[in-house]
Amino acid sequence: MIIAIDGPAASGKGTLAKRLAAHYGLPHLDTGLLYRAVARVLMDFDHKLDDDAAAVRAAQALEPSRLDDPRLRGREMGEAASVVAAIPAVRAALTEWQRGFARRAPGAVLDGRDIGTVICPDAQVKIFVTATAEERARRRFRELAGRGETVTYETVLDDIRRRDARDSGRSAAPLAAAADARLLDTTSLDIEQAVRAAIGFVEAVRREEG
Ligand SMILES: Nc1ncnc2c1ncn2[C@@H]1O[C@H](COP(=O)(O)OP(=O)(O)O)[C@@H](O)[C@H]1O
Ligand SMILES: Nc1ccn([C@@H]2O[C@H](COP(=O)(O)OP(=O)(O)O)[C@@H](O)[C@H]2O)c(=O)n1
Repeated sequence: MIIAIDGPAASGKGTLAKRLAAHYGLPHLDTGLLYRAVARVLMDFDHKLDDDAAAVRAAQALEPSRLDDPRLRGREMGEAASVVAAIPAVRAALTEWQRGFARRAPGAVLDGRDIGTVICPDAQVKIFVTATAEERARRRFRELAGRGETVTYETVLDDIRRRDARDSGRSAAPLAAAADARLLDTTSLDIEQAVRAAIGFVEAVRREEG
């Protein structure tokens, strides 16, 4: 079973993906880490983020061990990732790796922006997770502050709005719900309620498939 979870920044898709993976005994891939890691390589080697050729080389040569770099979680890396993620050849270089992960038995949970639309259009379960920008900013602010980053709520809200616009407006695999995705608005759900709703979606699909 392949479960595809997409949605904007801090909507809760990673949390849901991890919980569904644990519940169903499936491996999980946070695909945002791939784009964060490509941006990190550029920054480590003093390339500009809009150096398309360097970004494509970094994507083609990406070592899986780079995904464990704790620096990928920082605030500026989400922003940097969305810049390199808009380069079509970067996305193309990362596609096969993600599909290979999804094809492994007994299935997988992948979360990102284009899993249900581009990477795994045949996924049995597609969930598009949303929440208002203000609620997402509150969550991300709490998360970053908890990790000791000095940042204001207003800055995080600005980041989220800018990233939403860039991710939804780009021509290559823009952030969008697949036509057959189930929508899950988590604005007024806590984590446990959101997990229960997501498991409910998966179970509904399993019943439909008999
Ligand atoms: N339904 C929810 N209610 C409150 N906080 C949540 C909820 N879902 C996730 N969070 C918290 O919000 C932050 C962002 O969640 P995360 O799953 O990383 O989002 P995403 O992967 O969409 O960026 C995390 O600190 C997480 O614990
Ligand atoms: N499948 C994906 C995953 C991430 N991304 C890009 O990578 C950036 C960081 O993604 P992320 O999922 O790590 O970020 P958060 O949603 O956790 O803040 C996003 O803003 C997108 O631009 C993408 O284009 N496609």
